[in-house]
Amino acid sequence: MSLSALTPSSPIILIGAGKMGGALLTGWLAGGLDPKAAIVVDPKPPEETLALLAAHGVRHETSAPAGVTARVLLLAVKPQMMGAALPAVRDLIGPETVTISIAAGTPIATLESALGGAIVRTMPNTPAQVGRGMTGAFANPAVTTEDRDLVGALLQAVGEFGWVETEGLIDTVTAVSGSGPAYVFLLAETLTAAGIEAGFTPELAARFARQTIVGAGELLNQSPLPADVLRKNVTSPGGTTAAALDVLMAEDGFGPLMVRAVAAAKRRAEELAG
Ligand SMILES: NC(=O)C1=CN([C@@H]2O[C@H](COP(=O)(O)OP(=O)(O)OC[C@H]3O[C@@H](n4cnc5c(N)ncnc54)[C@H](OP(=O)(O)O)[C@@H]3O)[C@@H](O)[C@H]2O)C=CC1
Ligand SMILES: O=C(O)[C@@H]1CCC=N1
Repeated sequence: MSLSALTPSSPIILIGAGKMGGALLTGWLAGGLDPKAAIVVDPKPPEETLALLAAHGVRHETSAPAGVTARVLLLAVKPQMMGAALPAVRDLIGPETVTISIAAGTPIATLESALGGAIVRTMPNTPAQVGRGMTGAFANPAVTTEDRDLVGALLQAVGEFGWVETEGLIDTVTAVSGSGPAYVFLLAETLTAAGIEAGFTPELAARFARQTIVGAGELLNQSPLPADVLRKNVTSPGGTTAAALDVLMAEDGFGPLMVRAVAAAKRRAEELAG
């Protein structure tokens, strides 16, 4: 199954085209989705999304259109907006529709009771915008093998993708890879600030921090070696890296902090479920 299974008469309808909905749509259009096979429903998308829709000629509606049934209905509104959004999209669902939710914390049971049918709960991340996303997904029993293939094709078009065995693991996906890009961007911000503190101009600090993270990420991506070995390869005994890692890997350092951060994100995902 490929994105060509989505056609103007069997479209994907995107509910909410903000940061994440827009990122996914960008990835799908770059991955070959027929722009006429997509409909975007959002009362007031951000400027970037409006520009994307205009550039590709994607149909935009401010509320759910009448007389259309989705092959894929993708819910990309904030979890807090889900209750208001669900009744308005019920008529977009037909016997062939598979609904995908990307909302943090919204349980499948909530979606089942509002919409019924085949439902997949997923958690993507913003690097999907550049085809380098990481998405986890969990399906309810009504999802067919064909639906799974189509959902897989959509999510693989924007990066890597894997099914998880239990719905609870979606909260773990959320805490690790859904929110994870923010942890990496924070690393870029803090390394930049530390570079300024250590004598760089702001421009040089931002450039050296950014390219260090991009380069290290690409090395991690391309190398067969695991992260800890790559780290040790940077670390000369008694050298500069060892001096820095003594600080970062102290008992109350980066490791325990990351464990606490991921646990806090997971707890928040569970709270959002109500
Ligand atoms: N941002 C991220 O990194 C990730 C986000 N997610 C999930 O994606 C979802 C969206 O997040 P994000 O993209 O950041 O949020 P945004 O606020 O950027 O986007 C949501 C969009 O939906 C619009 N909207 C609100 N209500 C409706 C409605 N009833 N029908 C149609 N559109 C509506 C909003 O309009 P308005 O602004 O006017 O309310 C906004 O344009 C969330 O559930 C989040 O948990 C998942 C993975 C990663
Ligand atoms: O912060 C959030 O709630 C969403 C879910 C994962 C990334 N952003």
